[in-house]
Amino acid sequence: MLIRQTMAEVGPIADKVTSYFYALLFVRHPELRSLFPAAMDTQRDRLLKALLTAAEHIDNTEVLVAYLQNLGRGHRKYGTRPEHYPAVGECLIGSLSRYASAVWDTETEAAWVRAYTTISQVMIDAAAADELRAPAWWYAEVVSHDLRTPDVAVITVRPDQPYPFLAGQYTSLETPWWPRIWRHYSFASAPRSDGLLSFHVKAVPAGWVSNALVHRARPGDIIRLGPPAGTMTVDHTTDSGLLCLGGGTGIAPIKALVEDVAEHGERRPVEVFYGARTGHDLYDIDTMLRLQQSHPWLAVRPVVDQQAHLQLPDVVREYGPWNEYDAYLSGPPGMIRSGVDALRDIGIPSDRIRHDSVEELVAAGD
Ligand SMILES: NC(=O)C1=CN([C@@H]2O[C@H](COP(=O)(O)OP(=O)(O)OC[C@H]3O[C@@H](n4cnc5c(N)ncnc54)[C@H](O)[C@@H]3O)[C@@H](O)[C@H]2O)C=CC1
Repeated sequence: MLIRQTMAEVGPIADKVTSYFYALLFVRHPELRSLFPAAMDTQRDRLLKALLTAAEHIDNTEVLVAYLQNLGRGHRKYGTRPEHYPAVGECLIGSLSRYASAVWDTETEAAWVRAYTTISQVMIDAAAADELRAPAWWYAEVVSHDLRTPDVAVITVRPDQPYPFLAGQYTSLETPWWPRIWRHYSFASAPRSDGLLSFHVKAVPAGWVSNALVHRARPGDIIRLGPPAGTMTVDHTTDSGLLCLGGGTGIAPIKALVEDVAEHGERRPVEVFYGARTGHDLYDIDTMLRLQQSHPWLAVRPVVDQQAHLQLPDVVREYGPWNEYDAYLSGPPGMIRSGVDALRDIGIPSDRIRHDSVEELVAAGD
């Protein structure tokens, strides 16, 4: 309650709270500056977003713990050490007490100290457990770079050590040109026997990482990868059909899911709706149609905005019925939001609709 009150007070002035927090942190602990990117603009709102997410789930222990464990494991690649947590906590509380002055008192401070201690302990423990079984990051060499449209590239890399993951998951990726700036990308294939990983990258305006990957990366370049994450994976304990919506480069994890179903030798119906702005933007349609030819249980339906005058989720309504299907959505945040609404409307229960967190996608920015 006290935590929620504080978050409600600082929500509208989040920018100030975060700037002051980082100023405190770097003045009091200059040795921590090198863990953060040179340009802090994209970093700024990440911390507060993470805190808001934690505060939002404070009553749902299971979701909160899973989220924090993932966050703790993900922090290993930044070089975060257990002793850094108290330093961060102190500056966080310093900043909150200044900007949430209307609600701040000794009781609120005690509640924050308790909450932050619990949060950081879950993260520290998860990182320590992960240290026993996985590297903090992987180096990966670009082995092919295929420019499919003027701004979309399919990039394949070879990790320096085995990289275990599940089809439908994503990773974080750092290029040599923008040190310590990490972006999320979904794996575009199910795990392969040669260990190679592929990503579909679209260069977006002002997207430093995406532009570097599309326009600068060449075979031989070395990137870094964080651990795999995400829960948009196939449930192999059922044989219900899969209804998949992939918008733009959002087709990447959908392709991985199709390969996963194929490898499990299952003959469950898989219906893929592949949305793009124009015919040219359907850069992976050949691959998807080839998959359709080899798998009788797979149907691929391209949806081009300009031709359909309807967006992806609206088209899905015209097919069906979908009540025997699990739904998977991947694409821009707007598509995921309206897609979830459309699918609920059609009668698919929320627990059968899977997608990556829209907050993560927005935070991914470019
Ligand atoms: N795991 C995931 O969810 C993944 C998400 N992405 C995200 O997908 C996006 C891909 O960008 P682009 O290729 O430029 O896609 P885009 O902006 O060209 O959109 C692709 C298609 O999605 C549909 N769409 C877009 N906005 C919509 C809205 N508000 N409501 C309904 N339908 C909508 C339309 O059919 C559109 O043609 C990026 O934001 C990227 O971060 C990419 C890969 C994986």
